[in-house]
Amino acid sequence: MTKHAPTLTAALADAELLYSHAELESTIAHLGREIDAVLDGECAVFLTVMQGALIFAGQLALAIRTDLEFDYVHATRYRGETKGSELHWLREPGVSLEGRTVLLVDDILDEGHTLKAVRDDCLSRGARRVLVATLCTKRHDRLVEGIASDFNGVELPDRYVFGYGMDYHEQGRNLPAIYALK
Ligand SMILES: O=P(O)(O)OC[C@H]1O[C@H](OP(=O)(O)OP(=O)(O)O)[C@H](O)[C@@H]1O
Ligand code: HPA
Repeated sequence: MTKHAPTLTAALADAELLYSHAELESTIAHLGREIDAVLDGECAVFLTVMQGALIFAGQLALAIRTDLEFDYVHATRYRGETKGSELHWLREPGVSLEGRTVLLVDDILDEGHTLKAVRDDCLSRGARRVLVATLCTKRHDRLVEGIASDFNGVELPDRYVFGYGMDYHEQGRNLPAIYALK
């Protein structure tokens, strides 16, 4: 939790439940079937963007029947705040992406800076194609050009959200639902 951050209890008391655990589980199961159809038997590199994607990635991987090779990157631009800034790379991919299909997995497509940078990095490492899977996408007109999710679970209003991997000042990542600040 960042210094002087408001508490999770206070945030929850003034938050709206957007998607329940049950809704998200069934959404993720459906995403798994869509991804299987597109992979068509090809073993992709399942590249999780830590840390927010941790919970979604675990559930999504179990919903995909096609064999996968796991790897992860750690890139962050919010760093416990509710507004993003410059992207910091804390871990680059560990396996070779040359000629591979990469399934890039993240919790949220918000302004798109993070996924665009990670996707471009995968392509510069020789990935044959990069498919993007997100649990949620925020609706607003600030999305950077040239990035979109190929497999998205749910849509969000233009408000700060937390839970299901996403943090409120580094709190609340393990809440089993998605909440929005009012
Ligand atoms: O579309 P954008 O506006 O770039 O925002 C999306 C990114 O922001 C969050 O990461 P964050 O930087 O908060 O790091 P975290 O995953 O450790 O929470 C989230 O996990 C995405 O990776
Ligand atoms: O609304 C958000 N909540 C949590 N993490 C985020 N990263 C980008 N946008 C958000």
